[in-house]
Amino acid sequence: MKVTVVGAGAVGASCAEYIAIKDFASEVVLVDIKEGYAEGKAMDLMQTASLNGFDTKITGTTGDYSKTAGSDIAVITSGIPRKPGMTREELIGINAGIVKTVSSSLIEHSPNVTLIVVSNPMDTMTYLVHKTTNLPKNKIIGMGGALDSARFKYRLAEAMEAPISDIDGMVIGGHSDKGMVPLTSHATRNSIRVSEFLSTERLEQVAADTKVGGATLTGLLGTSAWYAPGAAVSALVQAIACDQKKMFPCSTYLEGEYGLNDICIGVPVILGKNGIEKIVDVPLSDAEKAKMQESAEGVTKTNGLLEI
Ligand SMILES: NC(=O)C1=CN([C@@H]2O[C@H](COP(=O)(O)OP(=O)(O)OC[C@H]3O[C@@H](n4cnc5c(N)ncnc54)[C@H](O)[C@@H]3O)[C@@H](O)[C@H]2O)C=CC1
Ligand SMILES: O=C([O-])CC(=O)C(=O)O
Repeated sequence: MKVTVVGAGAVGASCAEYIAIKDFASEVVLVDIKEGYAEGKAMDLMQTASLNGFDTKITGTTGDYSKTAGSDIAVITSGIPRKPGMTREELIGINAGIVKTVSSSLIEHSPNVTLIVVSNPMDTMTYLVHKTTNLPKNKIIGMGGALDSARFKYRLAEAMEAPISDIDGMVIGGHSDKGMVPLTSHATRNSIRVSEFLSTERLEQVAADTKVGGATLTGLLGTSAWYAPGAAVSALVQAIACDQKKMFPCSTYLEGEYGLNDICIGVPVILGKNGIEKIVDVPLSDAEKAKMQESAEGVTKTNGLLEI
C-alpha cells in the first residue's frame, strides 16, 4: 500500500506520522514545493521508526511526481492555512490553483489513485477536483466531517464530564464556521441520547463551540490546527487501505442525495477499498434539513468563485 501526502507542512507531516505509527502502509511519499522540506520531514520521521516501532518507509521529494507513481491513495494538504480572523473561504484564491495542479500531477502518475482533499476551503476544493479530473466520484473524498465530529465528541464529553470513549456523534454539512451541522439529536452517551444529560441551552453551546472549532484553534495557535486534522486524515486513509467499511462524514459529490445536486458537501459515507462505497441516508429532522440546505447554499456560493 503506497500513500502519497502532498504538502509536508503541519497537517501533511502530522498525517504521515499517524499513518506510519499505525503501521498499515508499506510506503509514504511526502511531496512539497519548498526545496528539501519534504526530504527533511521524511528523514526526521524515519528517525522515529525504531522508537515508535513502525516499518513504513517514508521518503520525501521536492516536486518530483515520478516518485509518487503507483500510489493507491494520495492526500492533498498543499496550500496556505488561515490566520486568526480569516475564514477558510478566503483561501480560495491561492489554494484553488495549487489543488488543481497537484491533483493533475498526482493522477498523471497514479491513474487509479483515490484522492483525499484537505486543503481549504475543502468542500469547494473537492468540487474543483471533481470538475477538473476524470476520477470517478467514489475516488474523490473531502476530509472535514471526521475532524468536526471528533471535535463535537470532545465538546460533548467536556459538557457531560464524561470520557470521550462514552460518546458518539456526527457533524455533517459544509466544513465552514457557519455551515457545519452537528447532529445533536442523534448524539449519544452509551446509546442514551445526550439530551438526557444536557439542557437544550448547553447542547446549543456545544454545537456552537463545535462549529468554530477550527477558528478557536487558529486564534490560539496563530495558524490552523494539525494534530486532530492529521489524525482524521489518517483514519480515512486506514479505512480505505484496510477495507474497513467504516462510516465517516466526508465531502462527496451529491446527485440527489439529501435533496442536493451538483455539490460536494459532508454526508455520512462508508469507506472501503473502493473509496466511497456508499452514501448513507440518515433521516434528518426538519430543523436539520433546513440547516443542511443553508449550508449547501454557502458551499455553492463559494463554488461560484471558482474559475473552472
Ligand atoms: N479539511 C480540514 O479539515 C483541514 C484543512 N486544513 C487546510 O490544510 C492546508 C494545509 O494546512 P497546514 O499544513 O497547516 O499548512 P502549512 O503551511 O503548514 O503546509 C502547507 C504546505 O504546502 C506546501 N505547498 C504549497 N504549495 C504547494 C505545491 N504546489 N505543491 C506541493 N506543496 C505545496 C507548502 O510549502 C507547505 O509546506 C490549509 O489549506 C488548511 O486550511 C487544515 C486543517 C484541517
Ligand atoms: O480552521 C482551519 O482553517 C483549518 C481547518 O479546516 C480546521 O482545523 O478545521
